[in-house]
Amino acid sequence: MYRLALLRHGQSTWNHENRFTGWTDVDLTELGRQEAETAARLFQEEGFTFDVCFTSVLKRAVRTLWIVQDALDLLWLPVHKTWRLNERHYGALQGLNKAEMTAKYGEAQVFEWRRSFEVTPPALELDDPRHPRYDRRYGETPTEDLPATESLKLTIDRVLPYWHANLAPEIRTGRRILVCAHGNSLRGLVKFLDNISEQEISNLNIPTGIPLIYELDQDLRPLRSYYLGDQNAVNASIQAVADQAKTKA
Ligand SMILES: O=C(O)[C@@H](CO)OP(=O)(O)O
Repeated sequence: MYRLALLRHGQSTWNHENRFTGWTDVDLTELGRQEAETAARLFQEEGFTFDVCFTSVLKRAVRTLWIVQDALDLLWLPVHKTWRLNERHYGALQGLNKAEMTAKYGEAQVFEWRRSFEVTPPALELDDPRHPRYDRRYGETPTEDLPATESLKLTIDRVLPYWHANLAPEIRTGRRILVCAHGNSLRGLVKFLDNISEQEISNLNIPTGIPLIYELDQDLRPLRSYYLGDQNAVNASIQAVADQAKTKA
């Protein structure tokens, strides 16, 4: 049996401000840092340790990983960073407030942008300074691979090649891996691992800063998965993500 640990970054400044974030490189809030500390404590209490780590190239995930590594005295571990684990690119919605968008366009439209499988939000223009082709960290990536918007489907299309080429082979060596990533890149991975339908995945939300553990068989099929920590707190945190687009009553 293999164990795989997944961790969504702690609360970011734009989670706190309730803005669509995507590839915008915002940092953790103080609460986000505390969530990462708590995640590390849960790993420790449950006897988890790691041999290799993976993360995106966005600082909210990188810093969450640092905090966990530091707390576990594992700063020496190899870390692989890849844009393929980045958050889903939210196109021209990036920076906009989710509740304000609901007030303006209605719940159904915002739900479709956030949680439908195939719908892509309006794209960034190619000459928009926020387009990833202007960002040096993506300089090695062919421009045609860099998104200006993504649906969950398109996110999965760039996460899964990384799973097959990098994550799965590493797990098969028996090394214990920690993947620190984002709400939607992890939803994509969970959809694949648990074979969740395109309809059902729209009801699945991943909370910030809570370790999600997969036990996998020899063929990397899930035997079971569970969040560490208090399950009421986990459920409340999942509900809070689902409710982000609600307009204030
Ligand atoms: O804004 C985003 O990038 C993501 C994660 O915070 O949001 P959502 O949960 O709406 O997909």
